[in-house]
Amino acid sequence: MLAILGSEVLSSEIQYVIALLGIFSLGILHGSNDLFVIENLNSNSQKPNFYKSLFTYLGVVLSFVAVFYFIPIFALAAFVIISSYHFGEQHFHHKLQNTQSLWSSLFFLFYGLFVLFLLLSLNSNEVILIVEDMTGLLIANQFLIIVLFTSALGSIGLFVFLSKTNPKLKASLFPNVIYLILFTALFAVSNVVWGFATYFVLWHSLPSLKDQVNSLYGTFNFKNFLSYFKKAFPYWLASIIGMLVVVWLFKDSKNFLSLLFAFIAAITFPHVFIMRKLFDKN
Ligand SMILES: CC1=C(/C=C/C(C)=C/C=C/C(C)=C/C=O)C(C)(C)CCC1
Repeated sequence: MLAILGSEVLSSEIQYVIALLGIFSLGILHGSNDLFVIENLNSNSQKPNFYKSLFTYLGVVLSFVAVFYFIPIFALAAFVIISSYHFGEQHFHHKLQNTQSLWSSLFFLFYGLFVLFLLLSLNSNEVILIVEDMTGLLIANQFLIIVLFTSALGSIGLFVFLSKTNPKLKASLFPNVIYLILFTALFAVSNVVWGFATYFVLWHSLPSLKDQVNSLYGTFNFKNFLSYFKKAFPYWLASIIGMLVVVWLFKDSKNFLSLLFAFIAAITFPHVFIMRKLFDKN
């Protein structure tokens, strides 16, 4: 509600600054402890090896950058698909008994696609320009609408199907319908960065931070959050410096938003696989 109000009363410059602060602080922070999370997950089965994890992590990020450079459309499509899965998984994993089943995975994917394409299709003019700058491809408005409706149908169908065996999911119908109405209102009145930042920070990064602190330290409280923050800080700082270098390198040829999303895409790839491992363990 506050975000909808903010989008109406704040000037677009102020919205832009608040949105970017949110993305760069909590948004990036929630992925900054990926290496610690993976070390922690591996520690039962084998001796943790920090350098092996670091090189694997950097290898995945750099491979994505290479694919993005040579086949940007393929990289963007892969980013949108795994991000959608990841958004859906973060939102619904508490509600399902078997998060690893094919139907659960498909449900996460469809729900994530639905929320993302709600944002994209309600801000299609801005999105078409960003995607063109990122990949050179001019996407059609109809494409956004088709994905939106297909994912809506898929989400509804799978929600009904999975509700039969997952009472917690069934009980979450009402709040989720309210969320979707609020998202629709927010995305319709806001610009793409404000809408994305609200969803990404409040609905995705904060719950994810809570899950990670719970898994790493047992409970979520201020002291454990501080320990998480201290561990994540060097990686967070490295990401911000990396982002600034990327923006500076490409400042004359690409616009800032394309660079921002390309950067988020590169660091999202390892994060999604690490978080899936974390949810599988819990
Ligand atoms: C909003 C938006 C896009 C998608 C962004 C996505 C999909 C972000 C996902 C971030 C994740 C999953 C971060 C990690 O947790 C596009 C398609 C680039 C076009 C421009 C607007």
